[in-house]
Amino acid sequence: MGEEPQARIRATKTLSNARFALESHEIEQRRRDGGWQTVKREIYRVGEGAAVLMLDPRRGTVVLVRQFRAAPFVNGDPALLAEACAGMVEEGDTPEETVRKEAEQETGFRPRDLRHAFTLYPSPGATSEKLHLFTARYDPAERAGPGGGRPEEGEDIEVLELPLDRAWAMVGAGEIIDAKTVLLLQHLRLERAGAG
Ligand SMILES: Nc1nc2c(ncn2[C@@H]2O[C@H](COP(=O)(O)OP(=O)(O)O[C@H]3O[C@H](CO)[C@@H](O)[C@H](O)[C@@H]3O)[C@@H](O)[C@H]2O)c(=O)[nH]1
Ligand SMILES: [Mg+2]
Repeated sequence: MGEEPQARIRATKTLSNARFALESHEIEQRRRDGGWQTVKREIYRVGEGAAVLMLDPRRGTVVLVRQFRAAPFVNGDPALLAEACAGMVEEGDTPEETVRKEAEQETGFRPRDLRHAFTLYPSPGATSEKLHLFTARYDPAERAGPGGGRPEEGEDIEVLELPLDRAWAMVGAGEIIDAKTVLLLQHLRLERAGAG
């Protein structure tokens, strides 16, 4: 690891502040050769998110949620994405609390044996988002509700339960294209193979 860079913010402008703030920063930054440069960077300040991939160790199944995602849609890609259950970390909540709430709202299943896997920047060049990723166990006999999300917020979420191996095959086939989901599936596979 190199040293932390020397840098400072010279100016910040809020370009848009609808759902989250889109900021433009002028940053003075020392290059590795010792020279200084000023760069302009636009950052979408979306806060933090948390996701959980739940496994039933007895049957080897995982729970995914499928919902319409606008970003792949406007890119012209398939827009019904199968993903690990996720939500934004609301103010005052911990990432653990977020995944417990989201799991129940979106899937009806209650995560047990919640384990933190990693905290990552999924797209550090474009957004400030930090994602906290967890694995958990679930028991299909203990389902608290049907899931589906909050219709009053426009959520319309289908719950999928499928074998971990089948989900991994969907990654290879390009049918699962969400990064956090691929990482968590891989993590569970390694764990089950005894490497985790
Ligand atoms: N009004 C409005 N509502 C929005 C907008 N974007 C999303 N919403 C609504 O805001 C809610 C967000 O639901 P969450 O479950 O909290 O988040 P998420 O959309 O599943 O996103 C999660 O995964 C993303 C990445 O896969 C993460 O980027 C995000 O941080 C979070 O973890 C949903 O009801 C959605 O319809 C918007 O631009 N405007
Ligand atoms: Mg969600």
